[in-house]
Amino acid sequence: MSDSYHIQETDADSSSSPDPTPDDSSTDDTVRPGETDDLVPTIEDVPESQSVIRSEDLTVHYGDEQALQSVTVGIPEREVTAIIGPSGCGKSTYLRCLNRMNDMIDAAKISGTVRFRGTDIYAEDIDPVALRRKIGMVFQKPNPFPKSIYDNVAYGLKIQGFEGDMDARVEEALRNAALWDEVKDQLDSSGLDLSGGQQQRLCIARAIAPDPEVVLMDEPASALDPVATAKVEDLIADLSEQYTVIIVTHNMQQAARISDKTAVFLTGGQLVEFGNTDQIFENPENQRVEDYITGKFG
Ligand SMILES: Nc1ncnc2c1ncn2[C@@H]1O[C@H](COP(=O)(O)OP(=O)(O)OP(=O)(O)O)[C@@H](O)[C@H]1O
Repeated sequence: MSDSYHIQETDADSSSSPDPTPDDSSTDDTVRPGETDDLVPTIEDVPESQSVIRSEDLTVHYGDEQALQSVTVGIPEREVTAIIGPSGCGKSTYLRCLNRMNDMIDAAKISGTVRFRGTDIYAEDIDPVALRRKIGMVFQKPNPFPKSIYDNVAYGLKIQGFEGDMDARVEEALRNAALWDEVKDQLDSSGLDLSGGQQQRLCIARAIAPDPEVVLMDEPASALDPVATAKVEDLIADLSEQYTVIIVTHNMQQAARISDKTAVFLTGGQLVEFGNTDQIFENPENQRVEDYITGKFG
């Protein structure tokens, strides 16, 4: 599956990157404040030592269509990073690159690098299944296996050949997913019999049971009601004490509430701004980001 990828360490696709020279960005003499910066991404540089994942010049095409444009950014450890931007700007594509979920999509062609703790995750000797235990994923729609609650959580550990105290690990994962109290007396019941919000927390328990370092979440609350959404949001805040959480969300209020850092992608798959969430929502550097956040488009 992964053979379909062509990974390069060079910046062969840089011809499609925006020209970083502000002077060249306009022929208009009347430049208003902020305008000169609009084509130059404002990306906070997280030092190598504090970033758990780093993408460099990450570019993705699906056939002829470019979905990501030379994305270079470091994701800080044990914080919540929100990825926001209008529909189709490449948020999910970016997330899926971080644990090689795009391996499943034949049309996806990737160039650039993604490093997890300094290791190129697209290197030939990397086992994507083992990688996904370190960089787990939770999807938009809760997708428990048609198995018992216990077996859902134990699944990854069993595949891993875990030989320790399985009951303790299952309990710990369910506690960390804020689900233990609700299900401790029904561990043998089907995961499919839980409510939507409980199913999503079960999926989070399943993702964290193998003790990953990073949890990727693709709109994990968008299919949930407001009460279940609030529980998942509280859970995300708790998770970031132990894990690095990267979450794609359409909901800007949610991004503002739960994240420490925000990455704003705009049309064409360009990462336009990355930095502290407060700064981005209160005082973005980039005019296009301000327009997006204030609802002028998107
Ligand atoms: N499997 C695929 N095959 C072909 N094109 C794809 C595929 N997945 C995504 N794309 C295209 O790549 C671009 C980026 O899609 P992506 O899903 O990453 O954006 P997004 O920002 O997550 O969108 P949304 O907010 O609507 O979920 C879109 O134009 C989309 O149509």
